Amino acid sequence: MKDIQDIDDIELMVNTFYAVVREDEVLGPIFNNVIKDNWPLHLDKMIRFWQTILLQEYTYKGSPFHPHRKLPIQKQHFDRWLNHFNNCIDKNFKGTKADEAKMRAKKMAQMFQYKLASNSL
Ligand code: HEM
Repeated sequence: MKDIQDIDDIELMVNTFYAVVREDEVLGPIFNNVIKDNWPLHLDKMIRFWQTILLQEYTYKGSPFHPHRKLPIQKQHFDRWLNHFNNCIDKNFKGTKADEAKMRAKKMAQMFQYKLASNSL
């Protein structure tokens, strides 16, 4: 199994993950409620987000936390999100970038939960 190396790998990672998340009985409705039929736009944004983090190709500009501040999400949702994310990585990739992706996702999930709890923007 290979590591995450280029934009094709990022696309595979993001598309695989959100295909699972969209079908998840708990997380799916939360995403679909906001995104509705704008999935292509969301996927494109998430591909650029991970391209920026993992490949240092700076195609994402934005505020990652902002759209989450009013979502009905708590620890159990983030745990579920991370579980799917880690599974998708482990099924497709192995290596330092794959490890970094899992570590960064975990850190972001912790940061989002902290911000949600402290009610800050
Ligand atoms: C239960 C967990 C989560 C849920 C339900 C969730 C849901 C969402 C939703 C509904 C959007 C808005 C999409 C739109 O406006 O089109 C969004 C955007 C986004 N999410 Fe999440 N998310 C979760 C966790 C995470 C985590 C852990 C990360 C980071 C690794 C993340 C990164 C992002 C980014 C970067 C955006 C785009 C922000 C922008 O507009 O620039 N999300 N998410």
